[in-house]
Amino acid sequence: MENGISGSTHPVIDTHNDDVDTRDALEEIVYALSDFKGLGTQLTFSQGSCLKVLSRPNEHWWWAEREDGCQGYAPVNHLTTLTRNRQYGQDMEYFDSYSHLKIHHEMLDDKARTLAYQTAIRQNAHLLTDKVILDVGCGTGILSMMCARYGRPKQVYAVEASDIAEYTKDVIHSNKMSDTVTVLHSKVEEVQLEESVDVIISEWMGTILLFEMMVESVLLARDRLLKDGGTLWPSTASLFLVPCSAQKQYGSKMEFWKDQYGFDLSDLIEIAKEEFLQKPVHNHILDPADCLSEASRILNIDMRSVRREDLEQIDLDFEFTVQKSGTLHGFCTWFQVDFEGLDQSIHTVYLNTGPEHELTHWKQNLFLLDSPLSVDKDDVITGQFNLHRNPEWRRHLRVLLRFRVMSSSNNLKVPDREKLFYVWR
Ligand SMILES: N=C(N)NCC[C@H]1O[C@@H](n2cnc3c(N)ncnc32)[C@H](O)[C@@H]1O
Repeated sequence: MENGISGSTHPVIDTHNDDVDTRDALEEIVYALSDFKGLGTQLTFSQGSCLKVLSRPNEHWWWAEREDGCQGYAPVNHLTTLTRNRQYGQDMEYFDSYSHLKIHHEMLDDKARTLAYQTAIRQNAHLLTDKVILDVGCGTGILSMMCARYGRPKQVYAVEASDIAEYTKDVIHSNKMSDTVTVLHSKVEEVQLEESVDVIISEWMGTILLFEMMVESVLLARDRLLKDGGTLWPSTASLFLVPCSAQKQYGSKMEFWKDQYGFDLSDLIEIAKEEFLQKPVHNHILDPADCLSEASRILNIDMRSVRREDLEQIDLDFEFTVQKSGTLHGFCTWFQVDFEGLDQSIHTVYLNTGPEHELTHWKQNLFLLDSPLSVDKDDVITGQFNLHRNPEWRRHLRVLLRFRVMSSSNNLKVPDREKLFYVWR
């Protein structure tokens, strides 16, 4: 575990060949997606800073100039042409989606989710005495109220950027918790607290764990507001992957066109692939019997040490040994988050959204292949599951799935397949 992230990620920044130089006439203003500490001829800059691109020697490094005139090589995967205004506009659209009750009803109604947080809070309640707690994205305030009810914290800051916060203030008041819980209607990035906090609690997980990229806001809060040695709940987050059959889902979207009321509409299958298979099925309920192998934990994020820039591009390897012959229609993902105890004596609480656990509102995510293929017991499926943050739509991800199938006697059965998925842009 090098920097809080493990899976088989590749170094983000490779060495740069200085003598390659294709000067571009076009100078362009770009913005830094995250901090970067440059070495040698590399440029150091902070998140949000504005850089002028002077030339583009290669696809990984551009020669750029900071606003103070300093020049150097900047890593392209840290840059975006997305203007601050457009970032603001995307945020407003995002927070507006949380100002309605429907999504909060769904989250509260998810017993496995909400009780996992309650269990973590209750098991550690005696150690929350006099602590200062920050709830990032408190929504209706449920986690903040649990902290105040079961622990005896000095103060809970319940931060919520959407307009639901105005109603949450009433909820806190009606539950007689205003002396402990303070609702701050603000993005956590902009909140100023008179004190640093002992515990950050947040329910930030999205589809494929990372969609919405709210985790970035939690990490910013960690870096700015959490005391050294403070606690993050969840403490770690993992992503699981498994090759699977999905005959019903694939059939309903693809084979469907072969015979409709006695007519052959299979000419439409190609556009059906474009329309139905470019994005994962986000609400799939995976039958464990459809798994063709043991699932693999392909990503583990340690929330204490992971850096925001580590989450821009996460390249993960996988290898599966097929346990039963069948049709490989695609791959499924789900996640697990862990709540470590505030001291060694307290058991870790787990919330796992996988097919062997109580169903949650996240369900599982099914990445369907355009053309399913047969696999046999003991075949080996190896490949990469690359999660890349969309540089323009900052809460969205792209998943590049690559794999090949080798027979048990190490012969190449299926050469490299590659498919790009959008979550959701
Ligand atoms: N996938 C999830 N769990 N989403 C929950 C997101 C909740 O946190 C709120 N939220 C997300 N990001 C932020 C932020 N940076 N600052 C404050 N609240 C936030 C959002 O309005 C919603 O109520």
